[in-house]
Amino acid sequence: MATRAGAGAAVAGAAVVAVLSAALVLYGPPLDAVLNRAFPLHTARSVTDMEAALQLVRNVVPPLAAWQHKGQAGRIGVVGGCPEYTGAPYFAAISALKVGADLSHVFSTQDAAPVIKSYSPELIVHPVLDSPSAVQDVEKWLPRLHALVVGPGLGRDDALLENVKGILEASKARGIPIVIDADGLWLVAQQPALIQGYQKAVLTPNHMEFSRLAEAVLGDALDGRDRCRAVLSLSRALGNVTVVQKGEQDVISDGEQVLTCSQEGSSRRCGGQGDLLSGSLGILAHWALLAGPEKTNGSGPLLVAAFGACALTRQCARQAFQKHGRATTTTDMITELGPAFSRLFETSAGADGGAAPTGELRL
Ligand SMILES: NC(=O)C1=CN([C@@H]2O[C@H](COP(=O)(O)OP(=O)(O)OC[C@H]3O[C@@H](n4cnc5c(N)ncnc54)[C@H](OP(=O)(O)O)[C@@H]3O)[C@@H](O)[C@H]2O)[C@@H](O)CC1
Ligand SMILES: Nc1ncnc2c1ncn2[C@@H]1O[C@H](COP(=O)(O)OP(=O)(O)OP(=O)(O)O)[C@@H](O)[C@H]1O
Ligand SMILES: [Mg+2]
Repeated sequence: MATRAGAGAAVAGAAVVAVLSAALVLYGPPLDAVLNRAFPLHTARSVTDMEAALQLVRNVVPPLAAWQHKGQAGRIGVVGGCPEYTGAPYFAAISALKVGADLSHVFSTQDAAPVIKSYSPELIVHPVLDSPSAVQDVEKWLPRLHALVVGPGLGRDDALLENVKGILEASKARGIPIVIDADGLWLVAQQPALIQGYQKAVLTPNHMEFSRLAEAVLGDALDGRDRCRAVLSLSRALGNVTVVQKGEQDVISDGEQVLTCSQEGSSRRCGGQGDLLSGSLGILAHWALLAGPEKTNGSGPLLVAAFGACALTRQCARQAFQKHGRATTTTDMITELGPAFSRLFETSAGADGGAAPTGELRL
């Protein structure tokens, strides 16, 4: 597989990936067989594989065209923001805008709303999340939203989480793509049935959040296990919900394929980088689903969107760190979203200096 993909063109490599993946689904071999027999796990994949994955992301990015009206490039909603955490929903919502969404809404608690508004005039902020009519208040916006990002800065207040449960149910009923992060993952770990089998959901756990989810769903935190196996297992157990395990490398699976992203990032671990990722993924998920599987060469659109968000976040981290070093914060990374996006997805990779993106593509 590595040899064939490495020898072929980028798109041909992706096609091989898709075909093998389809075969695996058809015959439904056990997880170990998928990872060991077909794809030796510790074989580094070629840059061609990484480039193939980036090319699939490029394929789903809509062109900027004069005929488009406001809203067509995407309207995203972020559900989060409570008195303790106002930065996280801001980071997620502004990232969605800067990746290319036309409108970005935040549904937060009443107290948090004016604070979030004060960070940016570009966000539309609804102070509804702790209202008794929260579900209806958000539901009336759902027909106008293309994707939801649930969890950044949500907190763990029971009444708030109950409202979010209602919002998740209403969004699922409408078939809206949902990225679940941070405290949204806390809620899913309490009630995995909320998201079980909903294949338009993407979960973006960090190390701790992944352990909690695995414990809740599989009865085993899977700590110290091979990460590709662990992420594939969790995705399958959730009924092919896409899972992105963030870390030194990001591991992504939709239960059929496993991608790893090791795009160079930075060693700064300041808070908020995951929020940037989940907001970016909100808009990329919409674009990928809109583009459809023919544009992603048979790979799952959400798998491709997640790979794009991971590569983008890490590229932002790298560029920001080059300028600010140890002082780098998530705000500096957000400033890099435009240039990083251009570099990865709008120009040929590696054309403007710096190393070509590196990473691995695995099934
Ligand atoms: N500016 C803002 O408003 C921001 C707000 N945010 C918001 O905060 C809320 C809570 O989110 P969260 O991520 O802090 O919660 P949670 O999952 O309990 O993790 C905390 C615990 O996990 C551990 N830990 C974490 N990573 C680990 C690793 N790689 N490897 C090992 N351990 C690891 C770590 O353990 P420790 O190091 O303390 O022992 C820590 O105790 C949520 O709403 C989020 O959106 C953030 O988005 C940031 C910006
Ligand atoms: N050890 C690491 N080396 C390089 N990049 C990393 C490392 N750990 C995480 N990242 C990157 O940082 C980004 C955020 O991941 P992280 O695990 O910090 O999320 P998080 O804890 O949810 O962040 P947040 O503070 O927003 O809640 C991801 O793009 C991930 O690839
Ligand atoms: Mg987080």
